[in-house]
Amino acid sequence: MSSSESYPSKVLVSGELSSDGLALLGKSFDVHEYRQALLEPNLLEIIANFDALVVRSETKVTKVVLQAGRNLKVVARAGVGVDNIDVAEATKLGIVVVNSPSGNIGAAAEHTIALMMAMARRIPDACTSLKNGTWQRSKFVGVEVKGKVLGIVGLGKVGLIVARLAKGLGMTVVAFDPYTSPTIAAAAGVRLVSLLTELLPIVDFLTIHTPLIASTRGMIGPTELEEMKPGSRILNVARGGTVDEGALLATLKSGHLAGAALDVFITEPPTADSVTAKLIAHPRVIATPHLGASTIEAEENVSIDVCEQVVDILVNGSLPRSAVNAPLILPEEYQKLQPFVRLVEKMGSLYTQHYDGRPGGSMNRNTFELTYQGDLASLTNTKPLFAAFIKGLLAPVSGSEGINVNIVNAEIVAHDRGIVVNEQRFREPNEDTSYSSLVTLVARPPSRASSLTRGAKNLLRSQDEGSSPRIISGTCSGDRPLITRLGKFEAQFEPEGNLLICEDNDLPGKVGVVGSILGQEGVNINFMTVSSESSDDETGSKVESRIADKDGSACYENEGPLLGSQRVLMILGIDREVSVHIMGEIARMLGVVTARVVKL
Ligand SMILES: NC(=O)c1ccc[n+]([C@@H]2O[C@H](COP(=O)([O-])OP(=O)(O)OC[C@H]3O[C@@H](n4cnc5c(N)ncnc54)[C@H](O)[C@@H]3O)[C@@H](O)[C@H]2O)c1
Ligand SMILES: O=C(O)[C@H](O)COP(=O)(O)O
Repeated sequence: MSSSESYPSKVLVSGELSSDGLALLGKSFDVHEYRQALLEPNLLEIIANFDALVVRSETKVTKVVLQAGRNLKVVARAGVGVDNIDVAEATKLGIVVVNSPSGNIGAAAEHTIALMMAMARRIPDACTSLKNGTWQRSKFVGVEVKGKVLGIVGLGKVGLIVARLAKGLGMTVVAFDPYTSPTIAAAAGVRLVSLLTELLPIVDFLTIHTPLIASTRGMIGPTELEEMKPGSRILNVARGGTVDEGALLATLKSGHLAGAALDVFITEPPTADSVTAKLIAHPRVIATPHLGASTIEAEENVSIDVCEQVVDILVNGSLPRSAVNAPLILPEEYQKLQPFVRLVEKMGSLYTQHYDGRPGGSMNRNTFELTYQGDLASLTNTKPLFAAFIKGLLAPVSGSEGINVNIVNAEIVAHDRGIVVNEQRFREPNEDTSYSSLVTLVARPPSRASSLTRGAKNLLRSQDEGSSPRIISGTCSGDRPLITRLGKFEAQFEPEGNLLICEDNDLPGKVGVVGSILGQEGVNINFMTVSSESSDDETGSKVESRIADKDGSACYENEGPLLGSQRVLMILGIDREVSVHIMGEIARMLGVVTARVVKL
């Protein structure tokens, strides 16, 4: 995910972001800041220029905006709720969505308590009355919260802080949250109920702290409001839409509820004459314009939190700590995985170029088996390896499609292209090698897929009609990826740069001849290895004459093997691509069976 371009990545900030985060961004990026949140048409005009988009809740990051963001790698939400972002579309496009899951939760909880107290003691009305020059004490008699029951719907991060603060005020706290742990609730002194309908008739104050998702939209509707205790009060500092605004207005008008305190609304800001506007105007409603997270401290927290993650992704190429649509991987684990991520990506790319040979080969119909052996098998999350494999596999053939494959969308990309990858782990090191970790890739054409049951070794040994398995093994020496097996050959080479891979009959003098052919075009040889056939090899593959594409993935095959000689794999690291003419000459050499150039 790291940016290899020499010019700075461009970051678009839509909405007010605290200066601390902006300063962080400014050190590495070209930052374009719009303090007034941009609307969709404005976003559509400019989004293609940006690598990252940082938003608060007002900016709607819709499907079309994401699709227009051809260079977007990350959308950062400086806050908790991501209901303003089409996360599913971002995932499909491989765009990481990050948020700040706890930067403003204290502020939101304090705001909830502030609204509850203000509603209980009628502070906004009393304040307005006094400012208007009246001194009315009996008109603003309130109620106490001490000894009252607070009902919390959604006992997550904010809900739990609200619970603790309310306990401190002497309230009894009861909560409904089907997904929370009873242990966590008990530790906070909260009684959990298993049905919302159990909670509604027993609480004096009801407060909502769930995200806005399909199951919570309209969760507090006319029926639920009627089930609430007469004279009770409701608060919403979570999201507009969890409470049915029309039904709430009717319940307040009927006198069933004594009051409502609201920070969030279905439409923000509300349009004139809308139900939202009427609700806000109701005399027993107190309201704030989505200020739950608006404290200096919370704004600093969320700003730094998400801007650091943007830097992590675009500059350091590391995984963000709070991605909404990518797996959570501990930094130590991610560090251990890094060299293998590079290795597996190279293995995927080598596979496509070496075996499929040309764009549109049979690659996208194959089933693959990726086996992690030794130390590597103890890592808990191998998703980065899976993603790297898909990325490498598709890279040589995806130029025109421009697929951006990463940990966010690798599964979707693989699924859409019919690629099946079975991952296996064996903690015991490979008995035939001294490598502490080994990755083995085995692939078979579709008809053979069903026979893939046990590990790579079993597959290697199995023999059946015509199609021998395609195998690549690799390991890491320190941070350096190393290929240790290619097909039937035990190898030892770094999968890096331009490689000329020649399978040939082991005849004397070949290396010198190849060197002088390459020399005619000024191609330098950086290194050379010769590998022999593995002892557990499958032999007898059909050899036919073929000349493929003109590009770097060219494959040249010669007429059949010379009887009596042993096959070897000669790998030359060369400093540039090789012309068709030179490849033809090499392929025509006596004893050469196949010659390919791959670019890794
Ligand atoms: N007003 C503001 O400025 C402001 C500030 C911060 C957070 N928020 C909002 O507050 C909400 C809560 O934030 P959080 O950080 O506590 O989130 P969280 O994910 O930690 O907690 C949400 C809780 O809701 C529960 N939940 C989900 N579906 C439920 C359902 N159908 N019924 C009951 N419980 C359900 C979950 O199990 C979870 O425990 C979010 O919507 C967030 O956007 C608003
Ligand atoms: O979900 C959140 O974090 C809050 O609703 C805050 O939203 P804001 O960034 O627009 O203040």
